[in-house]
Amino acid sequence: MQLAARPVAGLHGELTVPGDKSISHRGIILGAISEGDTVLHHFLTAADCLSTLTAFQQLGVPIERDGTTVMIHGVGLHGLKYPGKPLDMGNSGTTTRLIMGLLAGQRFETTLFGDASLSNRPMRRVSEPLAKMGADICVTEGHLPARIRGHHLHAVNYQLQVASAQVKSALILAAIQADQPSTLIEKLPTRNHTEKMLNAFGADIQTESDKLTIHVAPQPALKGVELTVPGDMSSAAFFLVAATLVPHSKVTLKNVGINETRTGLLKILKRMGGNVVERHRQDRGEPTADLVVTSAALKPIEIGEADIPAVIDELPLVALLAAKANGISRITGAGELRVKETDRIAAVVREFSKLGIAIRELPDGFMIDGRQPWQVNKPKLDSHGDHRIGMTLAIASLLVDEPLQLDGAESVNISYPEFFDDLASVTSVEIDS
Ligand SMILES: O=C(O)C1=C[C@@H](OP(=O)(O)O)[C@@H](O)[C@H](O)C1
Ligand SMILES: C=C(OP(=O)(O)O)C(=O)O
Repeated sequence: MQLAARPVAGLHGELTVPGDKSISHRGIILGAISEGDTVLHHFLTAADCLSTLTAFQQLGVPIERDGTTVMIHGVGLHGLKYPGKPLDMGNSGTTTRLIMGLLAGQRFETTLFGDASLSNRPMRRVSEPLAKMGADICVTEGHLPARIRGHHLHAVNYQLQVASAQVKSALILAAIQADQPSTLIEKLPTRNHTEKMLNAFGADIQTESDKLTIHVAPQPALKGVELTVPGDMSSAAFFLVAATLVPHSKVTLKNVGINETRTGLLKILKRMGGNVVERHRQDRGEPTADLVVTSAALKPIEIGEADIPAVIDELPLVALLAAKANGISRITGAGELRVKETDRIAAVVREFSKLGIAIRELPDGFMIDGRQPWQVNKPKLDSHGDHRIGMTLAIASLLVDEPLQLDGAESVNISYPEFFDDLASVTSVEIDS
């Protein structure tokens, strides 16, 4: 597709971004294994979350959807049924890994498969720790397809080997089915939606003040809830970065989730000299706020391993910020980017180089000199089939004068189907001079 041209008058307006992807997945999963009904408002109706929704329908859970409102008639922790055929995880790592943890403790056998990208992503990080709890999971050379034979699970005291909320969540969903309380210790704090939401559904998950040690009590019965999914910080991020970088911009993003395990980009923007003001903060359940962003000149930044989990999905955008900062930025400790929907380090370096950005690939990140003027040498960009790469490139196109093409633009459907409409709505506003 043809990408939007540089908006001379900047970006303007107000947007409500779609619901949070992580919370939407978990809402379906926890609703399905609860007793009673769960209602999710502002559910993310993107391909990844629909993979979760469909998988649970196949596991025998009645689920109705009307636009972005979803009603789940929970069947309880022991009410899931043998699905009769392999479950399609689509492109979604979150669906796959969380379901593995849950189905490890059920009474039937399931097979999971996914698309080509998902079938390349590592699954032993989940199957191996689950095996310590007694799970019987057979992965194919470390990848999907996976066969899960439900088994009685025992408690575990386990130190996670990767900073991954997906692995942590898989273990928590297994641990609520175990015979005794379990303790999980993270390397670094990662998004804590599973812990917070499980407690809202009536479970007993305690996180120590170190934010790393998590105690999970076995939980025979959860109770359905009604909740509104906050706007996804990872989707809002595209507009936070676009309005920062395109001069004369001012955009308001309504009701964005600002859970501190997700706000790495806000902290990085602040350190770089960005301008984001939080308004109307709400602290019930998952905290939310309206974010008002205006254009700013940026300083370079150094970020390392400890900064990564809270900004993991926004790192391609951090690279874009760095490409307009007035110096050399270094992003390291981000090796996890190599095992996302695509190798996001290689994809960012390759595509940014087409725009003449001075970027160097590191084993676990990038080095970028934002002082070098961009010079488009190949106007045909490629999402590499990865939604976050595609959307980052669409934002980059707002910063160049030449018309650019994007191959694989449809990948945005994975997490943000309305992305191009929302982008058009803030780039085409007429401003009186
Ligand atoms: O738990 C989740 O909902 C997610 C965790 C992160 O993955 P990892 O846990 O593999 O880092 C993130 O990249 C993904 O988009 C969503
Ligand atoms: C990595 C992502 O998702 P998942 O792991 O669920 O495929 C993402 O949305 O950027």
